[in-house]
Amino acid sequence: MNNDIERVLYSQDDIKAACERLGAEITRDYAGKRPLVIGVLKGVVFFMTDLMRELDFLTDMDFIDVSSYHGGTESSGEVTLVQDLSTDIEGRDVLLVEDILDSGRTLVYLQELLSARKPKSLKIVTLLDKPEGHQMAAHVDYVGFKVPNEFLVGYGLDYNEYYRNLPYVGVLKPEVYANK
Ligand SMILES: O=P(O)(O)OC[C@H]1O[C@H](OP(=O)(O)OP(=O)(O)O)[C@H](O)[C@@H]1O
Ligand code: HPA
Ligand SMILES: [Mg+2]
Repeated sequence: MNNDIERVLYSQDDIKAACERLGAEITRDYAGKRPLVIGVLKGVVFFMTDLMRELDFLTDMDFIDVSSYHGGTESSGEVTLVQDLSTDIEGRDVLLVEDILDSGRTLVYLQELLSARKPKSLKIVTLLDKPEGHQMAAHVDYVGFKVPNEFLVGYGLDYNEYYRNLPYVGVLKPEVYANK
């Protein structure tokens, strides 16, 4: 698996430090509140579990599963809702947690979907933001790292559903997905 990685962008230690920094900032901003934390499956699983443990307030969590890459390296352009929330978010302070903001389609879709359900507030945290990938303007409130315009895997991010379990974020060698 490691032979398919061109270079490591963020090590386990880098990611841990980012989770601690974001967790402290979010903890300050939500003082006195009990936000619902929503993770965007599947890519977010590792970041969600690490970030949640840095939040020093009472909170519940839920997940929503949406998909648009279908295993490939390019967005299909269409976001599909695979599995909805099980929590009513009306009147709640909601913190949406994403692994990566790339084209922006997923977050624009989720912002529209969730805002229509009338949460009291909706903020978004993403571990990774790829500015050169943006095609739609998605607003995010907290960012871990700004990343270069390359296809990344690891720490939840997949190619063809693989590589999610790498403990770091790395650049996938283009020959792995060339001519696919
Ligand atoms: O900004 P965008 O271009 O929309 O890309 C970001 C989204 O794409 C990936 O999800 P994917 O559709 O691959 O589903 P997965 O999380 O199950 O892998 C990633 O986890 C984000 O949710
Ligand atoms: O760079 C990426 N890697 C994996 N999944 C993704 N989904 C959007 N961008 C990416
Ligand atoms: Mg994916």
